[in-house]
Amino acid sequence: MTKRSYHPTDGRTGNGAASDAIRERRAAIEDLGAALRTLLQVSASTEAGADEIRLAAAELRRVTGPLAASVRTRAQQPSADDLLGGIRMYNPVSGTGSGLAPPVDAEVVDGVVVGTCTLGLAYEGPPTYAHGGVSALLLDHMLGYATTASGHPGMTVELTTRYRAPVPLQTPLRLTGRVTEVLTRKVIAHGTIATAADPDTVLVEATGTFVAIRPEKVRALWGSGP
Ligand SMILES: CCCCCCCC(=O)SCCNC(=O)CCNC(=O)[C@H](O)C(C)(C)COP(=O)(O)OP(=O)(O)OC[C@H]1O[C@@H](n2cnc3c(N)ncnc32)[C@H](O)[C@@H]1OP(=O)(O)O
Repeated sequence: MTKRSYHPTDGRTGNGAASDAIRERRAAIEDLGAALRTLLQVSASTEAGADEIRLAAAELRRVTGPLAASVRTRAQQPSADDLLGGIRMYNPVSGTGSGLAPPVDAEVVDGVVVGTCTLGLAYEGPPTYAHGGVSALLLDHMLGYATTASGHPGMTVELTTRYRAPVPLQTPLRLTGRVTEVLTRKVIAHGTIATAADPDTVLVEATGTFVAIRPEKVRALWGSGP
């Protein structure tokens, strides 16, 4: 019997393209992520009665069973991921396979990372607006993306967030992230959140310090490498 492997390196062909099997599995993971995302948002906004809610909870526990029968440990990377290729299916900000992720869709435009997303009611902090921690999460991601895209990847050691105005839910948002300063091992980046309709009015901004990880630290944190 042929052993089907979905490991990122096993699943790649010679030219670096993903195999059919891994593409199929990623598509299935995306499908599940989209269903979970809808479920999370509906669960945070439903006004259904107790009976319907209990029925849904029972159904969800039932469908979780087969998935839970085969799970990775913390020490294993998802087999559908391709770290070097930048594919992280379950990233809680951008992962299309993550029900937690809005997900943010981002790209580099003229040296600036520009992202879009819409936050549903599951992200509510003050009524009708986003939780402040969610804004910090989005900005940490945008700044991290910007540092990586600039060729200076590192980990966040400091993130200062300034909340100028509340971030509306169910409203298309525009996010930015850019590197402002590259020191020896440290990189400073700045990012913003605005609505897509009014991109010049900054609602939240953040400045972050990122530090390149020393090889010995990489070994201490991840063994041979993340
Ligand atoms: C594509 C999407 C990417 C998304 C990325 C998202 C980014 C993240 O969320 S990363 C997760 C959150 N961050 C973390 O968990 C990091 C926790 N911190 C650590 O593990 C360590 O501090 C680590 C590994 C980064 C650096 O450790 P180490 O190599 O020992 O650093 P160390 O030598 O003490 O310091 C290096 C420099 O950083 C500076 N520094 C360290 N901490 C801070 C800090 N909090 N503020 C400012 N500067 C700091 C030091 O002063 C030093 O600067 P200098 O060289 O000028 O003296």
